[in-house]
Amino acid sequence: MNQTTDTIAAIATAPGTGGVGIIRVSGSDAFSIAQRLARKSRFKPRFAHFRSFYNSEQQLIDSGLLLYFPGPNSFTGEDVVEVQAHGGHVVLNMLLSEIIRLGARMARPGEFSERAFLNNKMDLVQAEAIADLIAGGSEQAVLASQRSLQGEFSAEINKLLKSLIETRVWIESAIDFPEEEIDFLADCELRRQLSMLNQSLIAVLKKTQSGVLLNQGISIAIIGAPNVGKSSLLNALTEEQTAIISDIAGTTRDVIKADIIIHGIPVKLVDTAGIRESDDPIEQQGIERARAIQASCDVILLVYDGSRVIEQLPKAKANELVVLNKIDCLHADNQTRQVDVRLSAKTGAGLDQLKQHIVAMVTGGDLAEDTFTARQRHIEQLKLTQHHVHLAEQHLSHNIGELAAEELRLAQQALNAITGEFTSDDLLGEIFSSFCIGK
Ligand SMILES: Nc1nc2c(c(=O)[nH]1)N(C=O)[C@@H](CNc1ccc(C(=O)N[C@@H](CCC(=O)O)C(=O)O)cc1)CN2
Ligand SMILES: Nc1nc2c(ncn2[C@@H]2O[C@H](COP(=O)(O)OP(=O)(O)OP(=O)(O)O)[C@@H](O)[C@H]2O)c(=O)[nH]1
Ligand SMILES: [Mg+2]
Repeated sequence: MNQTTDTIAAIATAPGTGGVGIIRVSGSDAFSIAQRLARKSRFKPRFAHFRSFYNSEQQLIDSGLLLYFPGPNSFTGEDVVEVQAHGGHVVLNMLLSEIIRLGARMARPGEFSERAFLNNKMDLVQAEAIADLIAGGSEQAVLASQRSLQGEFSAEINKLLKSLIETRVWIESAIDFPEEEIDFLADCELRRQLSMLNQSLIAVLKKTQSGVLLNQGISIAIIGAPNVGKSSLLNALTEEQTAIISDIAGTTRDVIKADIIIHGIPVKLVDTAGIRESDDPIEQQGIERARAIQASCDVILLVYDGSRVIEQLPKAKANELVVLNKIDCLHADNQTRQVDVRLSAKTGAGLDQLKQHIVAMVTGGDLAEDTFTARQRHIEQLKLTQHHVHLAEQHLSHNIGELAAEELRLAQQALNAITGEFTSDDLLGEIFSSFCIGK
């Protein structure tokens, strides 16, 4: 039996206890396993059969529903059987053991989706979107993953591929019939096509970047001196009393993390110990941690206490925002301070502006309504495509058609790797192994 025709089985529902749990079986023996497990010779396709399931010692394990999806019209494209039983993990594992005894083997994580991909039920982008849909950290992220799953992102890639292939055909024929059109390669039309391709690549890359943002979310660190109101800001943003706040400097020592959603972007918010010179070894450790967090987060909020005289404000780096807190009791000195955001963690004034600033910073504008989700892997392939198209343009401007054609071939290969037209087993292994069991 080779890897793609043996029969796999897994519990598809989340580990733990639930009302109902589902076991999925896929492969050429799925039907005969169902016959023996449910003691029935015929199953109406895609129909819920209420049956009793016994183990090898003729003990009743459970009664439940059995569904048979004959290939190729199934999720994986192979014969699929689903056993829907009571959702206790022992019950489900007893049923799974019986199914394994009857000839299936345990599925690897993502193996059902991998088979769906290998049987052309979906492309790689769509298979990845299933995992992203399940992991989706906000409603917007879920809706965006669903758009990728429905093929919207793939359609964008396929449009790029179509115009790339048209350009390749043009160049290849110019090379093959040089005597007919001497200046074919120097043709404006070809230049125009390549420059349009470049524009489309830039547009798709931009959408893909916001897709990755929605998918992966961002981390935001709250950094500043003691007592400036960092923990109060965390509490205001989470709308909960997440962290202890007090007017004693050095209240927060550990790193405190909270998950929030800003304009649909899943955010990991990190509150840190106030940074100052300290002799207290515990506080020192907290400050060290704060510095490490500052170095690793995507966005840094540098918080200042607006109710006091501030010696000097820093020059914010590209991923930093200078936040002036306590504007409800602003010191006269700070009236004209140049900062990115003014707010009061106490009254909530300015919090919306802070959120807008953060979103603008990470998206370079705002998230589009109709975003799809994407992955870093897709961005890398799109950039690689851009690189090869750029080299093709250069070769063309020196009238070296063969080299331009070769670069466009490589560009096409880079695009194809996104939807999985050409992929290595290593890449597939890497992608699918990060899926849940039973997916
Ligand atoms: N019980 C159960 N619920 C589930 C799943 C499942 O496998 N089992 N799914 C698992 O991910 C999702 C639904 N995805 C599915 C996708 C395709 C097919 C399927 O049978 N496709 C056939 C026929 C399509 C049709 O009749 O229109 C095909 O593509 O040929 C089934 C489930 C979510 N809910
Ligand atoms: N008036 C006013 N007081 C605030 C505001 N934000 C925080 N405070 C007060 O400032 C004091 C310090 O707040 P914290 O949130 O504990 O400050 P912190 O920066 O986390 O301090 P450490 O954990 O010690 O580094 C508390 O007494 C808060 O009530 C604000 O917007 N306005
Ligand atoms: Mg604090």
